[in-house]
Amino acid sequence: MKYIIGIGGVTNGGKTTLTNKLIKTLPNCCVVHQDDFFKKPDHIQVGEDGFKQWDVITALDMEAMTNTIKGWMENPVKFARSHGVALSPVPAVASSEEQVHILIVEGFLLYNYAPLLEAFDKCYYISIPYEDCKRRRSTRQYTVPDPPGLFDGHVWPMYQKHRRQMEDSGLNIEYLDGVKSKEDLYNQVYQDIQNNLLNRL
Ligand SMILES: Nc1ncnc2c1ncn2[C@@H]1O[C@H](COP(=O)(O)OP(=O)(O)O)[C@@H](O)[C@H]1O
Ligand SMILES: NC(=O)c1ccc[n+]([C@@H]2O[C@H](COP(=O)(O)O)[C@@H](O)[C@H]2O)c1
Repeated sequence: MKYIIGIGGVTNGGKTTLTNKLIKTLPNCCVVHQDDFFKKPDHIQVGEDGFKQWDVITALDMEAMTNTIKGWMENPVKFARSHGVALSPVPAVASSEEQVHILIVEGFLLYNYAPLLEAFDKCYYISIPYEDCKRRRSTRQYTVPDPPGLFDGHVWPMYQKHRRQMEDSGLNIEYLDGVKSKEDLYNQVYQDIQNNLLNRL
């Protein structure tokens, strides 16, 4: 069985932190990070506001990301091996359908790209309030540092716009409170995944 989990949410909401905890405990679990598909800085458009438009879907090579996910869907064993993910031994009696393979797709604009929406078996979305987000973001180092005013001028307004768009899409999303402790968030999601997997077997 193949199972694809989306961990979307606001910048600095804790997506990577949660993902890194889950991949340590979920069996046969690979990960795709949307951040790995940002285009090079000279391919990022500059808006009328003067800011490089990092927080829009065209800043990402979504086709390449989709192809990476398709690669996992076609052959999760090969994908895991080529990404250095250890697989559980397959019992001699098991068929390939009995073996569970999990893919976590993590990123801030996961649910705003129509071709990917139906890939997800389960969609999580982490939110935190404006003040927490601004504070966490202020200490974060990206490959290209935030220029002054980017958060209020571009990052937060784009987050609000994309979130509304996602809510209007009718996708079935489980919202997570990113202000909860890292441990509580992990326990909540791990338990939910276990229950969902058991229901499918
Ligand atoms: N539940 C949490 N409570 C408090 N701080 C958190 C929590 N989860 C993550 N953080 C912190 O917030 C920052 C951003 O976390 P990260 O997982 O990189 O977010 P994202 O991948 O959503 O951008 C990091 O400094 C991280 O330690
Ligand atoms: N990884 C990069 O190359 C890069 C460069 C500039 C900005 N960013 C920022 O990354 C954010 C998304 O990533 P997080 O959800 O991990 O914060 C966006 O808000 C974007 O402004 C990333």
